[in-house]
Amino acid sequence: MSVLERLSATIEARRGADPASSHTAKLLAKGPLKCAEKFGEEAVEAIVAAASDDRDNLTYEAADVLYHLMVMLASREVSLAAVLAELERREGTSGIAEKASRG
Ligand SMILES: N=c1c2ncn([C@@H]3O[C@H](COP(=O)(O)OP(=O)(O)OP(=O)(O)O)[C@@H](O)[C@H]3O)c2ncn1[C@@H]1O[C@H](COP(=O)(O)O)[C@@H](O)[C@H]1O
Repeated sequence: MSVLERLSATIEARRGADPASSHTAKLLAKGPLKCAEKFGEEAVEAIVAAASDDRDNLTYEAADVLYHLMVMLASREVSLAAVLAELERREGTSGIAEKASRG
């Protein structure tokens, strides 16, 4: 099992847990809009790290982005498996070709 799959299982297990002892439970209890807002904040921090060419900070912020993406997905009951299946479906299709097919 990959670290993302373990994290996904941990996030699911935190659903309904005590918000005082779990950051995930606290976010999920606040609802999908708060989860989306936190994801946006973390994404902006990763953008700043990338723009300033700070690779260590970008690595750290990217981990925050992945965690908060997973919490946002959980808040809307979208599984990691569904996202991975969509990526698998795209495997082998060039982004250039895909864009051209949309006209
Ligand atoms: N990967 C993470 C992870 N990355 C970042 N964070 C937390 O995300 C928070 C982001 O900090 P912020 O100050 O932006 O957020 P905040 O404290 O809610 O501040 P406000 O927005 O409310 O002002 C910090 O508390 C980080 O510790 C994470 N919290 C949990 N995980 C994973 O989730 C698992 C379960 O965690 P809990 O749900 O807390 O048990 C952990 O074992 C980890 O594997």
